[in-house]
Amino acid sequence: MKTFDTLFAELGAKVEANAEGSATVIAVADGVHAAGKKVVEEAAESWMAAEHEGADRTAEEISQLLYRVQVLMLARGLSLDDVYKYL
Ligand SMILES: N=c1c2ncn([C@@H]3O[C@H](COP(=O)(O)OP(=O)(O)OP(=O)(O)O)[C@@H](O)[C@H]3O)c2ncn1[C@@H]1O[C@H](COP(=O)(O)O)[C@@H](O)[C@H]1O
Repeated sequence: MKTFDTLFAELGAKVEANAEGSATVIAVADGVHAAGKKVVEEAAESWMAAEHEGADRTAEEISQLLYRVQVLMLARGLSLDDVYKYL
């Protein structure tokens, strides 16, 4: 099963290699503005799912939110340590 850290390593490697067929490579290339909008969109969907849908749908939306946060980090050039130092 993927974790936040292993997913970030996977996505970072794909971006570094400019991997063909990777949605992440395209999303990162789209830039910070587009990545940020997706974070807000998935955050709202996570909130709505938590209030109005089941636990599994909520977990699925939150997984997409975590993915979009990682895309934003990559688009902004941030590492896990850059973020974790504030936890
Ligand atoms: N976890 C994700 C992930 N979550 C979402 N997405 C992308 O987000 C798209 C859906 O975004 P939308 O905004 O269209 O979603 P939506 O319509 O709001 O969908 P709902 O929220 O309503 O369900 C999907 O088609 C994927 O391209 C993801 N793309 C990739 N990953 C992970 O990243 C890895 C690498 O992916 P690639 O870069 O594509 O190789 C994959 O193996 C996955 O583990």
